[in-house]
Amino acid sequence: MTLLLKDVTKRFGQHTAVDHLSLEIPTQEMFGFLGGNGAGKTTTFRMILGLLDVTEGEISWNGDTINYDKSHLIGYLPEERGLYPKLTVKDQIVYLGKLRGMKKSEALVELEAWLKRLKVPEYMNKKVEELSKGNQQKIQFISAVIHKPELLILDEPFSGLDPINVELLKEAVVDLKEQGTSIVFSSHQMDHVEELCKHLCILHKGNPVVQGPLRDIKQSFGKKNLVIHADFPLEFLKEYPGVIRYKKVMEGCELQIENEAVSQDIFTALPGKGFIRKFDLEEPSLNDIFIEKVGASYE
Ligand SMILES: Nc1ncnc2c1ncn2[C@@H]1O[C@H](COP(=O)(O)OP(=O)(O)OP(=O)(O)O)[C@@H](O)[C@H]1O
Repeated sequence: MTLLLKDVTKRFGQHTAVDHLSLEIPTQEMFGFLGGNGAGKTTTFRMILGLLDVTEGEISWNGDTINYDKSHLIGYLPEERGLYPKLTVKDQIVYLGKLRGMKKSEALVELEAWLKRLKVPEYMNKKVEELSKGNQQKIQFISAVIHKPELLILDEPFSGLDPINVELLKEAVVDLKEQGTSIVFSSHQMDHVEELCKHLCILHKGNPVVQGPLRDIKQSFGKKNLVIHADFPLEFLKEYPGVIRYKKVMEGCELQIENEAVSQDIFTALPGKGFIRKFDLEEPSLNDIFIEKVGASYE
């Protein structure tokens, strides 16, 4: 079951929001869809869901085009949460479940299990307007997964949640993936994507600027991070050949270096200066990669 986007373009009048985007989203995986504000993520999601027509290109799920008949196969957590404030959790989730082909009894069993799992069983008969924003989001998440979709699209699923609820939701999402759901999610929090996704795409002005397995993306970036903790001044490394960025931290410094070889040079330059507690070569973070690929053109 693959989600395939082939040369997809969306124009709003003169403005191109998504520009010849091709993606193959692997099955039963979690795929990270990243990009700055206005990059085109939500527009892409809406096209995948059939809520917006593509201007050019094709989108298919499992070899078939996606349309309203397939809505029971897809779950969507939109960026703008949209529950009915005056309805109870039970009434609206059961209603939404029925719209996607579930029996009332079936939807109720699922809802009960999800409320328990997300540690809010007492909300079954509460009106949505009585819940906090974060708890409303959990209910909205349940509305996206109640019918056990094959494909789940989550637009910023963790925004506005406290750390405990982020973990709860992450675990739920990982379990869904393990049960065979294909998941695409967007986030501005790179650490979440790093933790959850094997594959990702960074979109910039509607174009994919980085795409592929996270491990390959990190390796091909070339630059590395070097963390040094020492009891002597390290400021001389600011000007050291191959050092791109120097950041002072409490116990030493964190450097961005051009490549691995620079760490060898630095390693040979340190002995005799004092005690070194830590000398650690690290992969670049996704944050570093995002800032470099997208950040420069923000100014
Ligand atoms: N209905 C619309 N009419 C006109 N322009 C639109 C419409 N929807 C989106 N756009 C434009 O398309 C571009 C992409 O918007 P989109 O909402 O897809 O970005 P995004 O990546 O989801 O951003 P964010 O992270 O801020 O949510 C933006 O420039 C936006 O102004």
